[in-house]
Amino acid sequence: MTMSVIARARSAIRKDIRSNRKALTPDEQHTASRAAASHVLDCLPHAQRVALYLENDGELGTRPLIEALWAKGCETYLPVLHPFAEGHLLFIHYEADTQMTANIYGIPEPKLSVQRLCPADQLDAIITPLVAFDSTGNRLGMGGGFYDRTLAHLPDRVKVIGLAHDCQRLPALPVEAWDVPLPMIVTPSRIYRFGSEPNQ
Ligand SMILES: Nc1nc2c(c(=O)[nH]1)N(C=O)[C@@H](CNc1ccc(C(=O)N[C@@H](CCC(=O)O)C(=O)O)cc1)CN2
Ligand SMILES: Nc1ncnc2c1ncn2[C@@H]1O[C@H](COP(=O)(O)OP(=O)(O)OP(=O)(O)O)[C@@H](O)[C@H]1O
Repeated sequence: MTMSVIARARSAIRKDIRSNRKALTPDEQHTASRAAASHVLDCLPHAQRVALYLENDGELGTRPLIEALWAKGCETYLPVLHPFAEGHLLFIHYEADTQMTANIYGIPEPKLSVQRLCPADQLDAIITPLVAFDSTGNRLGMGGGFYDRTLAHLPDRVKVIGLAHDCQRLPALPVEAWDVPLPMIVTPSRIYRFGSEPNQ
């Protein structure tokens, strides 16, 4: 099947930005992940159950954020690829001693356990990875549509925050009908608030 002009533009952007973020040094990555953690904590003073991700492919790291959330007594959750509903994510409780396994993309995820599952609408916050974002909060991911499906039917009470390096921002992204723009994106240098998200 031929790809549309938009789909082609989106893959070119993915390729470009993924190579930019992979070029960051380990030192730059560490500094960036600490700065971003402190911004995210400022945005989530009351969250108890927070879903986030383990970095892959040069993504902004979450380790300092995870450690800070654990220190505050929060529960953290990680995305797990749904075993049969293709393109869907489950969120599983993640603790220091959680048994992990690599998914088909090689990303570590908690072993599936129904008792440790939290429905997305019961989370207080979802921190999403992303490949690129723009000046109105549009988000481009790795191309699986996993987060688009998760965010498509989420109550307003669940805070959604995109996490990215500053080099992942573009002026405007080519969007598709199913894209769900984010109300907030955190980078190491700042917190972006979009649309109707009230200031706090
Ligand atoms: N850290 C992290 N975890 C995550 C995501 C993510 O974006 N980042 N996801 C967010 O959706 C889900 C996984 N989605 C992914 C989709 C594509 C690829 C990927 O590497 N694609 C390869 C081709 C892989 C193949 O088909 O074999 C590529 O494009 O090079 C990785 C993760 C769940 N977990
Ligand atoms: N809400 C949805 N319901 C059904 N299909 C969807 C939905 N959202 C996205 N898709 C499908 O998922 C595929 C990938 O979408 P897209 O390229 O926007 O992913 P992405 O935003 O880069 O990835 P992700 O959300 O996993 O980070 C598309 O073929 C699209 O049709």
